[in-house]
Amino acid sequence: MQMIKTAVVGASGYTGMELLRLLLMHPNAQLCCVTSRQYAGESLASVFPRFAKADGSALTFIQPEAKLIKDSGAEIAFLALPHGVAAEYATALLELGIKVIDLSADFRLNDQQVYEEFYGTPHPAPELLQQAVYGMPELQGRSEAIREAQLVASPGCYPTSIILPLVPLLEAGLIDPQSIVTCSMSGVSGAGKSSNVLFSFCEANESVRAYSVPKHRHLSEIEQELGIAAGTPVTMSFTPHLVPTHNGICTTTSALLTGDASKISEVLEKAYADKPFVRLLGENNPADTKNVTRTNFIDIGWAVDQRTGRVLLYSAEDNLGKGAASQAVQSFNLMAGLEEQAGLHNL
Ligand SMILES: NC(=O)C1=CN([C@@H]2O[C@H](COP(=O)(O)OP(=O)(O)OC[C@H]3O[C@@H](n4cnc5c(N)ncnc54)[C@H](OP(=O)(O)O)[C@@H]3O)[C@@H](O)[C@H]2O)C=CC1
Ligand SMILES: CC(=O)N[C@@H](CCC(=O)OP(=O)(O)O)C(=O)O
Repeated sequence: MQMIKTAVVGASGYTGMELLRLLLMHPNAQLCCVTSRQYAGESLASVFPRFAKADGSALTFIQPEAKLIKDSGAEIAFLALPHGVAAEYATALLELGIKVIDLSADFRLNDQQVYEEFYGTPHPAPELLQQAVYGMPELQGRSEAIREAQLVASPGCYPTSIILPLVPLLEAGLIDPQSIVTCSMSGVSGAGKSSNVLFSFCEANESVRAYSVPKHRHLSEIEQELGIAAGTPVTMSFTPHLVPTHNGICTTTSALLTGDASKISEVLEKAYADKPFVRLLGENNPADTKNVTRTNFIDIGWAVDQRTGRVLLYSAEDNLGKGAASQAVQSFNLMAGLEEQAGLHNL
């Protein structure tokens, strides 16, 4: 059986741990390197007792150094690092001939100026922006590009939940691209293993609030991908909320209908009929986060509001799954020439 040697850089965080879980179970992945500054020298099983009896649980965390990662034999590295940090590792690893799947935002934008506007810092490796592929395999032509890529920029969690329901309708000209309003709710793990007090139990539990409004940094990649689908620049409204759950993103998007509302089902079904990780729930069916937890599925439902002439799009995904780690493994499968669903069959 074909086995691909993989590294997880930043393996002690939330997306890192989810990557470990998926790669330890993956039939074609051999986890050969895990990095963490704080746990270097400790075994996977001692840091994460849930992996205690897994094959590979004796693997030891090492310092995140490109040379050590290369020495482990890794062919493909997942970067589960903060943005800004990830770009430095991507540059070094690519130079050493290791393919990179970056879960951070460092390579998601085509335009350096947009990155600098939304992230407030100079881009650490602008020369790599054009070669990176935005790793959302369900988009037109994207899985072919991912197969050939040396560097995949895995999408953000909110963007995945917003882009996938909208793209087919924009491509079909069924909605007004300038009328999009979206509201999302994310579980607290979306913020990473942060020590920020706002994400501590007493602050987040039993409470819900909007944050990072009106210009959350994910707007940049959402508008980029929607603009490609619409064939015209898109400006939209996005309000994220923090909700007291561990995992999960629930999004409701609305847009003014400009085409035939009866075509919505047909257009979505045509776009996603052969896409294994998109589940269409049908009309008047909101999506529910509990059905997608720890999976690579995104569930999408829709409704037509006759009073306002708007379509409502409902979506649910796991922010650590389709919103991060499992979507990255989906790209890994394509880059490695494996079946797209390999290691991702869990329900
Ligand atoms: N959480 C989510 O739902 C999603 C997150 N993402 C993105 O994925 C990336 C990882 O997120 P997440 O797992 O939540 O983050 P965490 O904060 O949970 O983990 C970050 C990891 O990076 C390591 N790290 C931090 N700083 C450095 C550094 N300077 N050098 C080397 N290693 C470092 C930490 O390890 P140690 O300190 O042990 O070295 C840790 O393993 C981020 O870019 C995030 O935006 C994308 C989609 C969804
Ligand atoms: C709940 C919560 O705080 N969520 C995070 C999502 C971050 C994320 O994963 O985004 P990048 O991968 O683009 O950094 C936020 O809103 O910043």
